[in-house]
Amino acid sequence: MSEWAIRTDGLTKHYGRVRALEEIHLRVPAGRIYGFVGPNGSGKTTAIASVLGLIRPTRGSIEVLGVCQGSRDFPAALAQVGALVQAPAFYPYLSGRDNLRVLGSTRSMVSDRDIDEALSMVGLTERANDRYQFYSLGMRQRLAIALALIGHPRLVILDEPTNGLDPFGIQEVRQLIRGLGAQGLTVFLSSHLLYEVEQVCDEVGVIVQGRLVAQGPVEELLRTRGIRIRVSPGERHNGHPEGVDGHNGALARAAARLIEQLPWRPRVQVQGESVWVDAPPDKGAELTRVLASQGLWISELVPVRSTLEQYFMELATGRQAEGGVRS
Ligand SMILES: Nc1ncnc2c1ncn2[C@@H]1O[C@H](COP(=O)(O)OP(=O)(O)OP(=O)(O)O)[C@@H](O)[C@H]1O
Repeated sequence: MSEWAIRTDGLTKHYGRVRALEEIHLRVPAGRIYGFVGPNGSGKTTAIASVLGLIRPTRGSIEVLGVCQGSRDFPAALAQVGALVQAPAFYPYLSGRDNLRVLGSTRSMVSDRDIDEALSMVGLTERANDRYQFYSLGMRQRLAIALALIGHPRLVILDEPTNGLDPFGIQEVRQLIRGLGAQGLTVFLSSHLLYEVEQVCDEVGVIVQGRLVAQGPVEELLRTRGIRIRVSPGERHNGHPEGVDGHNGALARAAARLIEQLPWRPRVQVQGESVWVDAPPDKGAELTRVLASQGLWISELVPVRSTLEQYFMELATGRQAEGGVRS
């Protein structure tokens, strides 16, 4: 079995003068949940359509489940891919099960067992005989995902699966996707919601204006991003004028001035009563020593990480997003 469920090299798609995709090297590891994230119009749907063979790329190569697009075996590989790219046109008066029978059969030979298994995977077994029109938004979307799951695909591609759902529906669908990942399926999920990708996915690819600007395990991209410290007055600072008014804010500013002057010139920011320092966690001991030598005691020292949103903004704007780090 191939290491990559999807692999593209130099995937490029131009629509006339519109450069929808530019030299995309996707690496979607088998058995992982991969979030493909980018703003509207960044090229996500074009990339998905290219992978599924729905549009012809300008250049570049595509491999799905280890098989090259264009090779004789590619249709067989695609048969092991379930996709939800557009909302299926379900019939309101039919039950969920009958809808799967009707719409599923347009793609392949579908047995009742396949349908029951797909319904069970999305948690709709109990409601399978109810009419579609009585389903909640979340149930409707789960049924759409069930359609993509018929026949046990090895790879499931979902284009913006939580779009248009209310918060309950969003939760249902996110849980479902995590459950699919836990069963060992590869899920490729596109989203413009960074928070969603951070919550649901193991891997992420960030696309901005047709270019893949970052790719890798979510945990690696969200590695620790600095240290946040709080200081309290040491003995020498007790009774200091700064210790009366605006107490901790003033101490934080004093600490920031000291840290800024360290030989490695770290970036420092005062955030209320805390100081954020752009430094790896192993600098904690040095910071403690320097501040203590000047009568400032560290009362709290926490490594902080950025959210995917901050990371994305840094990439998108080409500069460090100042502040707003969270623990
Ligand atoms: N058939 C087409 N003809 C011309 N331009 C197109 C066509 N399809 C897409 N585009 C353009 O290609 C770029 C990428 O579009 P695409 O739909 O792939 O982005 P997306 O990230 O999926 O956006 P969204 O989240 O809004 O669907 C956009 O500038 C879009 O206008």
